[in-house]
Amino acid sequence: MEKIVIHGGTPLQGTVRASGSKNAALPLMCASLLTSDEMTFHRIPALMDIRTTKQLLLQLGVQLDDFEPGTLRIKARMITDRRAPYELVKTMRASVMVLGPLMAREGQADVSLPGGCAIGARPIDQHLKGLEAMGATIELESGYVKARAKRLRGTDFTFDLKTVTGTENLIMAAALAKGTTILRNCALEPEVCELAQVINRMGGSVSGAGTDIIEIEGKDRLQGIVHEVMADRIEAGTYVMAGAITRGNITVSGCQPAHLASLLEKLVDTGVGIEISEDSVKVISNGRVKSRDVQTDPYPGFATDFQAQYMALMSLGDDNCMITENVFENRFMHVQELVRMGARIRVSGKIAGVQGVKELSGAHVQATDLRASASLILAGLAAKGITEIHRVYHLDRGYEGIVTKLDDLGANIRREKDEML
Ligand SMILES: CC(=O)N[C@H]1[C@@H](OP(=O)(O)OP(=O)(O)OC[C@H]2O[C@@H](n3ccc(=O)[nH]c3=O)[C@H](O)[C@@H]2O)O[C@H](CO)[C@@H](O)[C@@H]1O
Ligand SMILES: C=C(OP(=O)(O)O)C(=O)O
Repeated sequence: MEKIVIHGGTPLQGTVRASGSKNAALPLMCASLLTSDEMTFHRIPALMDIRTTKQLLLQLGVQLDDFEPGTLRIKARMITDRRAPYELVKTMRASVMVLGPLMAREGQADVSLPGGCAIGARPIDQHLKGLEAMGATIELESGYVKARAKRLRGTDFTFDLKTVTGTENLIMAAALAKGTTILRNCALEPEVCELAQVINRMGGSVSGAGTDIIEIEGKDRLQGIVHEVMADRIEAGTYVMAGAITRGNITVSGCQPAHLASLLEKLVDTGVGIEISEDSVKVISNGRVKSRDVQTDPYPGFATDFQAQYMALMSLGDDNCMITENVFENRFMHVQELVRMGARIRVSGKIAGVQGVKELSGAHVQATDLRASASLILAGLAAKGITEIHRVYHLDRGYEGIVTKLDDLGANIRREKDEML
């Protein structure tokens, strides 16, 4: 295992380019199962979750060609297996997104239930209810969802709550179903819109993505296309906050600032200087940030995937603030680690009260999940002294080349073998 060692206190300077989006690439890779033609994707980030999805697709009998870095060709000419095994789903719950396309194309899927994870229970009942409404029979057996249908049929389905991968799964299921499907109370995330665009370019018919109601007209066949994955808004926003917490002056390029609107508005409110251009965000920060409350919500609200990093920033705020986590039930695993670094945070239910301190100090901390890891990196970059972050494999799920990117911005950061674990 490896750890990340940071000598904190250097203001970041320079430009960092956003990678392709993990949360857009994963459903797109699964959507390749909807056609027997070849799909080519550019700007695929080099991440553990992408490798896991490749392994899953290979297991289903799909051909992959990934010799060119950042480019991935997927051809699901034949699907020879219809099972997403526990060993893969347990490491990445997004594997559940093969369920919709497998049901659409094959009428059969056995997918391991993802189970709980560090950020909460995360059930998939909405994915299953939607498939049932499309005519699938669903049985749970030995920890697996066994879904069957002759051919899925269009339906009118309302989600009980907004779910991103649930919306994506049902869009993919409906793309090859017989008739028209109307999905209500859909997630509005940009990654959902990108999936809809891709399916439309494949010859599908998806309208309304980016609103609450999405209508999908099922097709008999879809075709292969070439597509460049959108920028990772969560990665981009994490670097924006890295600039802010180190009181640096950096530009995050190759991103879509509109996708970061709620974060950027909040940062402006905390006194961070933000300049937006068409595809980049410049961050100029030279003083202590103002403490400002935030609550996480589905898009276009403040993303739960920014909550941990924002908490690191607020740990150094000039006053008290409250951070409310509305999306996941247990996404405060980073709190105890930030406290080890001198942060003053108290959690009560879904609210964390943060009393800003003047300085954080380096410590040994454990990464518990992807964005928690990012928050510890941010805290370490700003802290006085040395921070050692253990269990960094969480980070490899979602941040392409983070150590190199931060090193290029002037951070004193390195990755080392971890003798402690
Ligand atoms: C691969 C991917 O895109 N992951 C993102 C996706 O996760 P993911 O799609 O898993 O998250 P959801 O939007 O589904 O979860 C939102 C809330 O709905 C609940 N829920 C969800 C489905 C369901 O069937 N039943 C149910 O109760 C969840 O437990 C959670 O409390 O959106 C999250 C919320 O923006 C992000 O943090 C993740 O980074
Ligand atoms: C929670 C996340 O990912 P996943 O949904 O894949 O667990 C994330 O990207 O922060």
